[in-house]
Amino acid sequence: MPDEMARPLIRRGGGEAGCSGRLEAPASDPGAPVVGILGTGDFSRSLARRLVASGYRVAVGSRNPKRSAALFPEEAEVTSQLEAVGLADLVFVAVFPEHHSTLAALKPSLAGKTLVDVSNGLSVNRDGPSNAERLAELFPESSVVKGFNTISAWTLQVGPRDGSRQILLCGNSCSAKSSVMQLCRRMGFVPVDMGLLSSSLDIENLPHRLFPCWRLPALCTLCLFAFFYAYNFLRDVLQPYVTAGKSVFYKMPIQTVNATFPAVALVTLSLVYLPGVCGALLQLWRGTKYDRFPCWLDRWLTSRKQLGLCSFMCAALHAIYSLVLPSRKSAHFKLLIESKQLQEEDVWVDAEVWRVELYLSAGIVAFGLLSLLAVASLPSVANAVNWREFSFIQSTLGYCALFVSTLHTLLFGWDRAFDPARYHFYLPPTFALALVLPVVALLGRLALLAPCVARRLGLIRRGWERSRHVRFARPDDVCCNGLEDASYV
Ligand SMILES: NC(=O)C1=CN([C@@H]2O[C@H](COP(=O)(O)OP(=O)(O)OC[C@H]3O[C@@H](n4cnc5c(N)ncnc54)[C@H](OP(=O)(O)O)[C@@H]3O)[C@@H](O)[C@H]2O)C=CC1
Ligand SMILES: [Fe+3]
Repeated sequence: MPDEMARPLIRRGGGEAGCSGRLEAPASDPGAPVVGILGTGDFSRSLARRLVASGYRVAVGSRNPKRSAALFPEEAEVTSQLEAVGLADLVFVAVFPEHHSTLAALKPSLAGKTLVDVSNGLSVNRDGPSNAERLAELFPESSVVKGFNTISAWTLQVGPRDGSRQILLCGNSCSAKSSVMQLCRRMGFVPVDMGLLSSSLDIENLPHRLFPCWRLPALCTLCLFAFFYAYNFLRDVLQPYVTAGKSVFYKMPIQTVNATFPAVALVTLSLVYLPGVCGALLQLWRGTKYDRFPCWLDRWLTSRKQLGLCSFMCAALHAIYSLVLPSRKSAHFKLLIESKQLQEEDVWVDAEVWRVELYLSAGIVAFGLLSLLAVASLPSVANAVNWREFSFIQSTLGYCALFVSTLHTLLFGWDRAFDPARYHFYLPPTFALALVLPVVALLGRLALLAPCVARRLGLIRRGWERSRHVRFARPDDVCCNGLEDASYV
């Protein structure tokens, strides 16, 4: 350590921020290592605050220290770039990569030290070299570690959420990397070693990815919406126009949309539970859980949470659209016309009244359950429940939501699927189409609950393998003999 590092930079005492996440009064540890930061921008300010609160002494290097000093906590020393790098063994480069070359004069002072490159590029860089590799070329006598670029200045300031915010790191020097990892932990983050500096290109490209895990579920929801909207348009708007010259195009903005959202919500919800059934059937067929699922099933399984949230959004929009339906002008006109034409006994049909009461009630319950599932999928809620509770909410309550939603649709459709007059353009009613996948998912789940199947699946999920035990007993024997643990067979 250089002599200057013994100089106490901290003027106030306090505790560590690491675990609580909140910035508290800093530790007064004059022996604490000095961390250098080059640059005085947003990232540098947030980093300095967190480092000070985590008990480090901080030296910030600026081209114009006087101008920037007031923006930093008083415990941090804001000085010239040269002086700052002279004080610290570990220096963060919080300067945009375009300006890295302007730091070349610091080369001798940075020799043998660790440089942390926090920079991101303007766009995805597929060909390389990465900013960190360029920085390593510029400072060959320093050890460059890439990291911290995947978190925002704001996250640095407010601290890691749920105590588990990961920081991806890579670098060629093990000792440099381990000192940065230690610093990460002390700041309350979880460092993840991504290997050599050649991984820095991937790490730099990560912040440019726009909702990567939402692409497939969003596309799926959009395609379903387009399909069901076109289907409803054909049946409910185009058919009356073509066959009877009746113009009902006014239905397009609300009624057709509101006939589309419930179908999309139900099909998307069934897509949350179908891959689980497919996976279970595949495991039963293969007689093991150790063979990898095909890629398409893997991707499908990992998209379930997003599919569930898309389903929730469609259900919520269906609920809102349904509430505004009676307040439309066209609904008022229709009501007036019908009330003049019909007597009370014509309008009041007991079975019809019951159907509407029941399907509305089922719809409300289904929406309540879906809201619960959506809330339970938030990381802060999911982390607060244990595994059993989480699986109860997502599996048992999830299937309940699927069942009640299906019931809502069945009650809505009633016997209309069997009425030939409802087959406009020979197309079955939308609800009948929307019911196919949910019914398959529910029947599949029911089949898996059959005691014989459930027991065999239970064995497979506890590690039983047909290929290892088939010489001694077939799974049928295991299940029918009621053997609890096939490893004893
Ligand atoms: N902001 C964020 O949320 C995140 C930022 N990052 C990365 O952190 C780095 C800094 O970002 P940010 O703090 O937002 O940027 P700012 O523009 O706010 O700050 C950059 C700082 O670089 C310093 N600097 C040094 N040399 C030059 C030069 N030649 N020209 C211009 N500025 C220079 C300046 O400080 P001075 O004038 O005092 O020398 C300036 O304040 C970037 O590489 C960015 O990609 C990464 C993740 C998140
Ligand atoms: Fe509905």
